[in-house]
Amino acid sequence: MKKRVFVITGATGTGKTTVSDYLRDYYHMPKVITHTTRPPRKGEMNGVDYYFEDAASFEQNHYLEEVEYSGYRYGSSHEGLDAGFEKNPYITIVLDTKGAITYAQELGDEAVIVFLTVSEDEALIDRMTKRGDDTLMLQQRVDSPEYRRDLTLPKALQDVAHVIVNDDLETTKVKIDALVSEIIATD
Ligand SMILES: Nc1ncnc2c1ncn2[C@@H]1O[C@H](COP(=O)(O)OP(=O)(O)OP(=O)(O)O)[C@@H](O)[C@H]1O
Ligand SMILES: Nc1nc2c(ncn2[C@@H]2O[C@H](COP(=O)(O)O)[C@@H](O)[C@H]2O)c(=O)[nH]1
Repeated sequence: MKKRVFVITGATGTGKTTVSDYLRDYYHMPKVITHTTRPPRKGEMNGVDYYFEDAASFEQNHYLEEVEYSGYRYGSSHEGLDAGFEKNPYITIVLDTKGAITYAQELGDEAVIVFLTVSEDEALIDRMTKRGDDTLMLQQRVDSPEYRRDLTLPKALQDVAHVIVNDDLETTKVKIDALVSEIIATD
């Protein structure tokens, strides 16, 4: 079976983590835990949601790619990918669009890029508020160039990304099921 990493990308609040968790829980795809200098949100756990780092410890890892997003650093390590592939040929990871472009360039069709979007951008603020995001952090994020950038499918991903409008989670799961079946059929 061919190795595949399902890269879930899109703007904050579009449901990337929710979809990645679905792939993990329903299809048993290990989820690659990435590293960040952002402080944990309420309920987030080190080693589960992220490896939470400080400026010095962030430097200790070997990254396939790393980015700055809304004032914090994020990176996905080679070790994290290798650990996932040791468990299963299909794994999943959540990245911003800059990271997704790097994965598409570095891994070719081993990376299955899924770009999530919504019909109305305002729904994203509502979702982040309901998720319990800190008000100041939310405002900082919405004002960031990365947030605005990730609302639109980047040109570099136009020919490779599977675009899913995640307005309704059940409909999204059906589309994800169809995509996984399509990939399995080709491997
Ligand atoms: N289709 C949907 N309809 C309504 N709420 C949704 C839908 N999909 C996900 N959510 C909810 O929206 C919130 C944001 O989802 P999630 O955390 O998965 O987004 P994300 O893209 O990973 O965000 P971030 O990039 O900020 O980590 C969560 O509370 C999640 O339960
Ligand atoms: N390119 C990368 N993007 C990453 C990585 N880990 C997470 N992310 C993305 O960053 C933003 C912000 O995440 P949040 O948890 O603070 O809301 C979001 O788009 C994530 O998908 C990574 O290692 N590389």
